[in-house]
Amino acid sequence: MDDGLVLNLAVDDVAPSKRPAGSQKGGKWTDRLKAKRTAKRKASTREKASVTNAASEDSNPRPVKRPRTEPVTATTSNKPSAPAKPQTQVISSLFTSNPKVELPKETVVKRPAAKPSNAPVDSSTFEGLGLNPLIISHLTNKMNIKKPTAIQRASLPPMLVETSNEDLRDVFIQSQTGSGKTLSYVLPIIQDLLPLSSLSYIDRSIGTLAIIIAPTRELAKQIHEVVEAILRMRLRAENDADGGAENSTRMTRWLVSGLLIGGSTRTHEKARLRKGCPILVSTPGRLLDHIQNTSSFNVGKCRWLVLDEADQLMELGFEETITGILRGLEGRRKLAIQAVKEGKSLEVGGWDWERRRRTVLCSATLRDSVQTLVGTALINPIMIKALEADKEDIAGPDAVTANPSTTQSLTPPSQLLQKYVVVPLKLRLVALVALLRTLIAQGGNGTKIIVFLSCTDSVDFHWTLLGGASMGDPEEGAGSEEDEAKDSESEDDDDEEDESDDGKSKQKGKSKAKSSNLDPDGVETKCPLIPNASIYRLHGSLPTATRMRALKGFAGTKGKNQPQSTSSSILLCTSVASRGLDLPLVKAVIQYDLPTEGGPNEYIHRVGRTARAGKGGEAWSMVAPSETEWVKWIEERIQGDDDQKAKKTVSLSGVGIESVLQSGYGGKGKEYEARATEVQLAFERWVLRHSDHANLARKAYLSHMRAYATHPSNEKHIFHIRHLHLGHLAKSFALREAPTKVTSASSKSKSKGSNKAKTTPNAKGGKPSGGKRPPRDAASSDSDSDGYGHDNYGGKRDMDAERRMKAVVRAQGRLTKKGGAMVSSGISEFQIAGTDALEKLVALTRLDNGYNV
Ligand SMILES: Nc1ncnc2c1ncn2[C@@H]1O[C@H](COP(=O)(O)OP(=O)(O)OP(=O)(O)O)[C@@H](O)[C@H]1O
Repeated sequence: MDDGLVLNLAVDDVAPSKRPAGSQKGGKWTDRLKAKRTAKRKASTREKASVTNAASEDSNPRPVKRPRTEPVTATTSNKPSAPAKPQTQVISSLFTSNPKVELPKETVVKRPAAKPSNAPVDSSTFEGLGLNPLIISHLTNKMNIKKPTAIQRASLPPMLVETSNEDLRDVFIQSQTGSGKTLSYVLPIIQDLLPLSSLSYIDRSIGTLAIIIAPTRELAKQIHEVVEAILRMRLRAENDADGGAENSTRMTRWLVSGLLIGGSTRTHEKARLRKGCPILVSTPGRLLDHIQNTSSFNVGKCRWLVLDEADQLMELGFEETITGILRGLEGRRKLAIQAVKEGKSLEVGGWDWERRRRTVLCSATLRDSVQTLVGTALINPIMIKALEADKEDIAGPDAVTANPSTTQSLTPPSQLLQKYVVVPLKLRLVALVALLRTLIAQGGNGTKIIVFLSCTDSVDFHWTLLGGASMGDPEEGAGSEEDEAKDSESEDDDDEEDESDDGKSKQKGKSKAKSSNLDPDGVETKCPLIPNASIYRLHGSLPTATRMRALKGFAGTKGKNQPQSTSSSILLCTSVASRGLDLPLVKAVIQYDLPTEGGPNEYIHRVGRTARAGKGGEAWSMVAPSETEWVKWIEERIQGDDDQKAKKTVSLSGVGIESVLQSGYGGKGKEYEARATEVQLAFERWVLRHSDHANLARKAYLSHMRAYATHPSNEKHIFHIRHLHLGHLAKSFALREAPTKVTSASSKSKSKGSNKAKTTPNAKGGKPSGGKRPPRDAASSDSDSDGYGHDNYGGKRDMDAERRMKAVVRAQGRLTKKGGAMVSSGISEFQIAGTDALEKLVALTRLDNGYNV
């Protein structure tokens, strides 16, 4: 990006001036002398800093902490009327004391393979695969889908063919992200159900004949929309005498698709199920509940069960739920058959009760956990893969175990451009802004970018920060530390009133929220630093309706009658958005935080939100200096089969941090440094401006640390808190305090208010009740707080995180016995001594990695 993209800030104030410092002309002689002295002082500070910088550029993975040499900044100023003093700001601080980052040898980004691997296959047609001509016509004319993709070409023939029970095989579909897996199971289901239209009694009261389960609400809704799009066909029976005249039977009239994802009341859902939903798309918890508790849920005739993102369903601890669903379906079927036999059923005759249910598992990645599912859920399974359009028989559940390579062949789409940039911790925030600016400037109107962060708190913080911070805010507006203290005192007062007088305090809370610009239910914001783009947020702690609104806004489909938005959009999200989401034309995916859970699989799914169905896209990974080994590590794991591994066909291209900043902030030479510094200062000022902002930043920082600590043990050599410079990391959360100050600040507020733990994960073990509520935390009442709010994330994934956290807690326990002080380095740095606190830490980790993700 060149200077054409001008920062909305008075960079000249801080950019290096052409005139030598201190050579002020004109004005009073006292002013000139003052300027001269200031320049001299600044020069000596820079000198010291550069010496320290050189000293820190050693091989130590943990950067040496620089003695504080900065001039006094406005944080300590207690003169609100003093003008902003950019000269006294720590302009160089972002670019000093960073660990030496080796620039990638190759600056030329490797072009990916010219031939997209997940695009429709030219040499194939739907006609040759046995698909109903009416469906083909609908796909071609109404959905612009003309040729099958490789996975569709491979899966449709075996799934469309009518067979006897003995020959009926369950199916295990694996292919790359964005390769069209949804249609590979939706089309066979619809084609299978269509002939039922000829039954005289058929209507939607037949009950549920096909169930599709997805791990997240967003994905379930998306699949439901695909099913609906196909059912919009005005299919008429082929053998109608008048060849499709108006009075002929419309074959899809009774075929209705239903969606169960929480967000509406149970009574409402029951009513819908009573009416009948021949095709049902659901998240697992919700489905199991209705199978167990809704007597009018007519599911005894279910013929299809699809588990989309099967490996994630197992990873998220839905294993028991899925087993419950399978048992429940079997039980319901037996009861229905029994009732028919005994003549107790009102069911009409003629139903083929002999035909068994067919189960389909589907994912871009397969993990060992799926073996359990293969063993319990699939009968005589066939594995269908796309890459070579080959089919591979699975002799039985053990076959997957016996051949681990079948579970490992994961590759991103060949046309995806994969890049990484090593970013010193201090520069993370400004580097993110720079990258977003560049990508949006390159992509033009309508550019869509997804940014993955480690946890919900971090998403909330960055979303609020980007929407709130603005350039040119006077420093004094940020508030001094004294103001801050006053602020938190008055906040404490508010909280006391909260408990005594609900109505009044709510009012107060509201006006405070207004003054601090926090919007708990907002999804869209704008950032003056990233012009022409709306920024959305998405994570599992937001109410369902809010989540859906965010996705709609990001995708640019705001309302039926509203025109498609042309402005660019950015989605800040957790891993909740990594699976299955098919958002149109995402230009780039940025992994601001590398995945803490799921390793290479999660990487593949995240980057797979772009470069879909043959389209281009780029994936950026922001890597800390201590994490550079990750690049080789991930490359080795995403090579696909052995042949590809040998050739090393997949690689990530390194881009230098300077070039990212230069292209994002423009300017000549190193001018970008001054501009980036101004941007950083604007963020820091925003954090200082209000205690709510500071709380949000601290909370995000601590939650991020907790999330970071949950990297599994086999990744600890790359991702270990001990390797991080916590002060530098704090800066990336726009915090000026060192982490000790962060924690002691939060512990101070804790001991003071005793019950103020909700906004800031506490230090000394107070109970997390009372206090001000952040814009949505783990405990916030989701609109789905009917027991399903956390339908999508919980269970086993929690347990993994919990297991790892417990190990950490044990270590901390030993430390506590030794005196309970917080240590200055090592894994315990994110912890605070005290048994209560440790227990809470585990609980909070569960929230972060479970339903709070
Ligand atoms: N034959 C086709 N021709 C053109 N586009 C297609 C075809 N089949 C599917 N698509 C489009 O490709 C996109 C990706 O499809 P889909 O979401 O089913 O991919 P997927 O394999 O399930 O991806 P993921 O693994 O990420 O869930 C969708 O926008 C879909 O409409």
